[in-house]
Parts: sequence; C-alpha cells; structure tokens
Amino acid sequence: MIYTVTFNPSLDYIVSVDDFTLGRVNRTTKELVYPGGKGVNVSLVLKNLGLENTALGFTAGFTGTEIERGLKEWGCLTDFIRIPEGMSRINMKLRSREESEINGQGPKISEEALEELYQKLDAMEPEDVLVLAGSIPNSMPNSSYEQILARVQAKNVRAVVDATGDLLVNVLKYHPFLIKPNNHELEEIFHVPMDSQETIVKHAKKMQEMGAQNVLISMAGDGAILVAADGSVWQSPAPKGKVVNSVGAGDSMVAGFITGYLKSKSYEEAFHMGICTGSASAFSERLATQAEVDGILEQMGWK
Ligand SMILES: Nc1ncnc2c1ncn2[C@@H]1O[C@H](COP(=O)(O)OP(=O)(O)O)[C@@H](O)[C@H]1O
Ligand SMILES: O=P(O)(O)OC[C@H]1O[C@](O)(COP(=O)(O)O)[C@@H](O)[C@@H]1O
Repeated sequence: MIYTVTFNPSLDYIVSVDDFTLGRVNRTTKELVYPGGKGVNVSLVLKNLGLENTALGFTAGFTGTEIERGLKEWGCLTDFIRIPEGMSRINMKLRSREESEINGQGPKISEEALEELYQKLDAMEPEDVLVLAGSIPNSMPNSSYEQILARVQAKNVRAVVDATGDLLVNVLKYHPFLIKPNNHELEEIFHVPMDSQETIVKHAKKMQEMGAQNVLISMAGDGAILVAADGSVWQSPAPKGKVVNSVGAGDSMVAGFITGYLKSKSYEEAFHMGICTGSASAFSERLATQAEVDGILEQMGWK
C-alpha cells in the first residue's frame, strides 16, 4: 500500500486578479477552490495514475471536512485524524502579473493526535511506500518527520520526503528512497547559488552522502535533474506547453516518479514519468491525468 501523510492539508483558494494593486480593493476574474497540501496532491495524482493509496494526516473544522470530501469524491482512500479545535488552513494563491502565495499555519496538533498517527503507521508492511510531504504546523518540532521515520525504520518501508530546510535535512539519516527539493530549496539548505547544472549535481550528491537514495531536483520551467541511487545522473529540460496552473506541479512530479519506479523499477523511466506528470499538471487547470501524462511522454519521445 502507499500512504501519504499531510500534517497540514489545505483548501487552496486560487484567485485570478487582472492587475493586482496592493492597498486597494481588487476584484477577481476567476476563483477556484481545491483540496491541497503536498501529500494530498500526491494522493490525488497517484489515483489518477492508477495507484491505490491512503491519505493520512490531520484535518480540522469545515475546511477539513471539505478536504476529506474532495479526496473521497476523487476516489482516494482517506484515514485522517480529526483535530477537535481550529480549522485546516486556507492557502491563497494569487494569480496576477506575478504569482504570489499566502500559506496558512493550520491547527495545533497535540501529542495524543500525533500518537494516533504513529499507531496508524504501525500497520505498515515491508515494501509499502510512505510519503511525508509539506510543511508542518509551526507549533510542532522540526524533528516531527524524523520521529516518524525512526518509528517505521525497522519495517523497511520506502520513504519519500518532500519538505524544506531542517525538516528535510533531519530525515536524511533514515535513507529516504526519494527526496525532491526544488533548486531554491537546495540553495536555502547549502547557502550556495544553484546557478549551474554542475553545482546542482554536486549538492544533490552531498544530500546522498547525508543519506538520501534518489535526489530529484525540480526547476519549474527549467526542467529537472535526478541523481539516482545507483549513481546515474539524468537531466532534462521541461516539456514545452502553456502553463495554466502550476500549483501542485512539484507534488505531481513526486507522484509520477513513484508510479514510474513502481511500474518499471527503472530510475530513468521514473524520472521521465516525474517530469511529464509535473508538466501535465502545470499545463492543466487541475492535476495531471493519465491521458495528459501519456501525451507529454509522447511529445518528449519517451513513449
Ligand atoms: N513552467 C513550467 N513549464 C513546464 N513544466 C513545468 C513548469 N513548472 C513546473 N513544471 C514541471 O513540474 C516540475 C516540478 O515543478 P517545480 O515548480 O519545480 O516544483 P515545486 O512546485 O515543488 O517547486 C518541473 O520539474 C517540471 O517538470
Ligand atoms: O505545506 P506547504 O509547504 O505550506 O505547501 C502547501 C501548498 O503546496 C501545495 O501542495 C502545492 O505544492 P507544489 O506546487 O510545490 O506542488 C498546495 O496544494 C498547498 O497549498
């Protein structure tokens, strides 16, 4: 089974404003509301690509109810822990001349709720995939992902971590199967400008020395680089197309990589699936479908 864990799921409120002006009343030309959060998006895309999975994490309030409803409507299995106080966050994505995001904090998660999550994860079996993705509420320690991986370490599960800063660095000693920082996140970790492929590969290899198996560096419209567990390095420009909604492109890439790897056991194919799934999401209003991914694989000459 594949499990995704989203500590801090969201309702993504994506608004388009023609000419956004700070300090004025601005009116939208379009509004969309979708369940979001990194693990949630990974679950939705895995389902689109034909992989059953269970979305875990914490939800609260009416927003939490809507997030769970949206996932179920999509056909995903869910097993969230309800937090009795507060509400799941609403993350605002503003599309105007530039794209800006305001991501909320989310509800406070108690020790008891965390223990409940641990107990759910105790059901995991060897070869299961565990995706830990996204930020954690700021009331929680940066060791939260690390604690989960310590708990499931003996089970020999494949861990995938998509997080930033210390949350990511702290898990490397547990040898996650895949990490997917983007180039900016890699810069923040090493305090070095990632201005060439050589520099990116060098620092991706450092993440391997720190424990990661596969390091996938996404670079939005500039494509991606994979330094694979077997030492091979794969690089590709991004597929060409019109960007419609890039929210969830990174999460889609993670889902695509997992799907590609589980189906082929080939790092090259996993990389290709990752890139094409990321771009398929960026080129559509909603998240990538199998047909959209197939179309881009063909366009790239990979199918
Ligand atoms: N503007 C774009 N054009 C084409 N593909 C894109 C674009 N933005 C994202 N993608 C695809 O999605 C992948 C992940 O996007 P990225 O923005 O780097 O992730 P994140 O959202 O995690 O920062 C990219 O490697 C690329 O394949
Ligand atoms: O947990 P974080 O880092 O605040 O990010 C949450 C946001 O990221 C998303 O999962 C999108 O992520 P990507 O665009 O990086 O794939 C949104 O759905 C959500 O609002």
